[in-house]
Amino acid sequence: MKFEDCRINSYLITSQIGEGAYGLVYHAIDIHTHKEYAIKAVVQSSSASRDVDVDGGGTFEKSARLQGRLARLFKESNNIVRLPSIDLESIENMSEENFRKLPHYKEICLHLKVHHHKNIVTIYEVLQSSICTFIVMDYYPTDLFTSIVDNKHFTTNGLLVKKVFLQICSAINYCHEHGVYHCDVKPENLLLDAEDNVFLCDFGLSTTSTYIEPNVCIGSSYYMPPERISFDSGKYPGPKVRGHKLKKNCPSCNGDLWSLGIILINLTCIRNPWLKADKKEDNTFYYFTKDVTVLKQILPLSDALFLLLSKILQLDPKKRMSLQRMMKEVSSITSFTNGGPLSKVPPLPRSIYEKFTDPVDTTKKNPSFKQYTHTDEKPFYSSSTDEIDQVKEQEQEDSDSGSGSFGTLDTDTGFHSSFTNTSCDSDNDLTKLPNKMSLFEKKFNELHMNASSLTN
Ligand SMILES: Nc1ncnc2c1ncn2[C@@H]1O[C@H](COP(=O)(O)OP(=O)(O)OP(=O)(O)O)[C@@H](O)[C@H]1O
Repeated sequence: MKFEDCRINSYLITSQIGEGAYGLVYHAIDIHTHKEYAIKAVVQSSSASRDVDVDGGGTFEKSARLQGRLARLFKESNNIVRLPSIDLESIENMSEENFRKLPHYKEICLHLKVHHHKNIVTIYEVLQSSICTFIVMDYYPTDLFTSIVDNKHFTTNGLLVKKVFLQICSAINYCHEHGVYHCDVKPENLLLDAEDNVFLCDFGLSTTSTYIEPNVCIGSSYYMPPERISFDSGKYPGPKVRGHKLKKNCPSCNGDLWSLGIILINLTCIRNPWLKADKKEDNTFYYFTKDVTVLKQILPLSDALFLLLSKILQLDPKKRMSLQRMMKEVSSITSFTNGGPLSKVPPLPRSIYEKFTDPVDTTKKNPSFKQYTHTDEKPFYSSSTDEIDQVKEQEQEDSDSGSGSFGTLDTDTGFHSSFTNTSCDSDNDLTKLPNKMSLFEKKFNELHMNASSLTN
């Protein structure tokens, strides 16, 4: 359905760019500034909580219903809908009690708590209509899924893999520091600008609960940690094994760490290791739980990346490598794959590592957190080529001075040792959300690229 010449305040809708379980995303242009925006229309669910499928129906049906309602709204107002803008601070300060009445505001509230980070999509305005809420955000032309699978953008450039992965980690780390756990980290929810900077979006499944409910499937199956699917309660005996104690073994933040491990595989191997981290339903995952070296048989991993992944993809959520450690290890790794262009990658100099992981855009003259006035211009980003050139220059300087690359840069800060030592040679209430399958699944099934054939 097209909304030609339809406007919401000064935003002219040009096309639909996304469709999900709870909303539709449109591309729009501000008729005054000509700046591009993405506008997500989130369905207003009036009762209970967002996880309860109040209206029933599948994603397609819901989207069609929302589109129909929007079409009526535009028709009734001669194509120009004028809507009030909701004060962002008041949304950010909403309580659980508020969310019970307005569940769809939770996504916006949690997103607002962290959108100051340079790698998280900025929200500019929230507009309220009688049928849905519109979130006005920065627009980005592509997503990480398209970039990895369709454009094969990362197959030859290890530094780009590092840059993108570290930016994602930095965004997730910032969320965790602010008590927000994304719970749906996947390539479709990571957008890219023209300079290969990443932007995290879609906080629809995020939570502030420190522990997730085990054995509750939410998110995309490829990226879902095993404890979401079938947590081995036998390993955690005790009288309250099905209750509080079991839950306490599943920190929400560690679920995101698992998803990051799968994304690292996507970036380096253009594959997914399994369809679902479920021993009963997925043979590859079953074999992985028996013998972690299966990863090396099904994916072209270097020894270093295998070792790193085996520390991230720990079945026991509490044993997973910390995000900080993961970032440092990826920064210092010198090989992603056992052959091809990613078999040799330079370690990052500290300055570049800091640039990638800084929450603030340090390429600006006066770095500060992003500002959110309506007229803001797009921030300036240095191109990835600049960064890559800097790494090459640094490597040249290091070899000229006869020093080992990264470790020699900052011996006095302690940063040095943590980097070089880790170089690896060798009350979440979203319980009833549908188990959303990633686009990856569709695509990989089409291309017969998934690794499950190993076990057939
Ligand atoms: N700011 C943006 N710029 C460009 N495209 C966007 C933006 N936000 C979302 N999209 C596109 O719209 C799609 C759906 O958006 P989003 O994931 O926020 O909606 P959703 O209803 O929660 O989807 P899902 O149910 O798949 O998680 C994204 O995968 C992306 O392709």
